[in-house]
Amino acid sequence: MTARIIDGKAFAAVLLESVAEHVSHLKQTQGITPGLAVVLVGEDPASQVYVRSKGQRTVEVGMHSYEYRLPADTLEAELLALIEQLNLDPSVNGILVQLPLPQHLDEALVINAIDPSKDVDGFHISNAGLLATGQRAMVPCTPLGCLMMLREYCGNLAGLHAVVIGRSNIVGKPMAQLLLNESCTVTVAHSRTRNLPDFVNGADIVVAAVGRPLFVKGEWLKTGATVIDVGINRIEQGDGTTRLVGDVDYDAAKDIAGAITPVPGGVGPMTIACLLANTVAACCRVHFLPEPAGLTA
Ligand SMILES: NC(=O)C1=CN([C@@H]2O[C@H](COP(=O)(O)OP(=O)(O)OC[C@H]3O[C@@H](n4cnc5c(N)ncnc54)[C@H](OP(=O)(O)O)[C@@H]3O)[C@@H](O)[C@H]2O)C=CC1
Ligand SMILES: Nc1nc(=O)c2c([nH]1)NC[C@@H]1CN(c3ccc(C(=O)N[C@@H](CCC(=O)O)C(=O)O)cc3)C=[N+]21
Repeated sequence: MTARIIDGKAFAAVLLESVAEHVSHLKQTQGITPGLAVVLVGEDPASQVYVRSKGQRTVEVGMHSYEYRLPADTLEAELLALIEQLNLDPSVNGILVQLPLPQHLDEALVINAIDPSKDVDGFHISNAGLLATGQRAMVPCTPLGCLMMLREYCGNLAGLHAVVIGRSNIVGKPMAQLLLNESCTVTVAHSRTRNLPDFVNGADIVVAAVGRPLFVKGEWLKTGATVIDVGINRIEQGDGTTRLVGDVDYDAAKDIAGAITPVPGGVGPMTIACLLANTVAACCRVHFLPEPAGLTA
């Protein structure tokens, strides 16, 4: 069996096109241009790449992009003051604080300082609570992108057994909540899980969000399973260059899975598209305009 490749890049392009249409409609009918503020503290090179590509996409769909690059030794009070300023700024509809933050900053405190209606990452405790109780929430972009691709490839997800590997607040946990809301039977695995291959072998859907290159082996998978690889790992190659690989051993998995996301070109591009979709949705809500259908969960 050769798996269907779930082309996240193509999927994201369709979603971005739809976001761009909504942005243009908002401009023409309301004179409003949605704005996204991205805050980066410190010099982490990987984070800088993401922040740059987010900024580019934001401008491409016609939205305003505001970037704040703060030094690694920024005081918590300074960061909180910036967030407060962005909370109060009506031209800013979405606020993203790039994670991880430097050690001396309290991540939960900082995230929870964001106005929940501008929390386009969906990390604020009130959005997490809404999602956990099955209410309308701002949904974290990575799991949201994964869900959109799963719906497209699996159709109705009800009754399927999903194994989510990873329990972080930004990927694993919200992914599990979303799948539960779709009536999947959900297993959440983590570093203390025993017999992980046995769980994976029973799964119709596997979402790998571990942060370990090529961690999930092909032979663990059930034939025909749908595999979503969230991992982004940069590994050294023999010749001194680096390349991006996921958390799944793609070459082995593609012969067993029914469908699989590649890395790069899978979950990553969808994450950015969902971020911009969330920003348009946030903009519509704050102006009491009907929310664009099909753009978010
Ligand atoms: N494509 C995208 O848009 C995004 C990609 N990512 C990528 O996804 C991956 C995961 O990110 P994130 O959730 O933030 O990572 P975290 O490091 O926060 O979480 C990793 C999770 O994997 C679990 N884990 C670690 N080792 C094992 C193991 N041996 N067996 C089973 N579970 C294990 C951990 O368990 P425990 O809780 O017990 O420690 C933890 O729950 C990373 O590669 C990251 O770069 C992240 C965000 C967005
Ligand atoms: N507050 C916050 N929100 C985030 O959403 C967030 C974050 N912090 N911190 C870091 C992680 C990581 N993340 C990625 C987004 C897109 C790609 C992406 O587009 N990747 C491309 C490849 C990019 C490349 O070549 O390096 C791809 O997979 O095809 C990757 C990773 C968002 N994150």
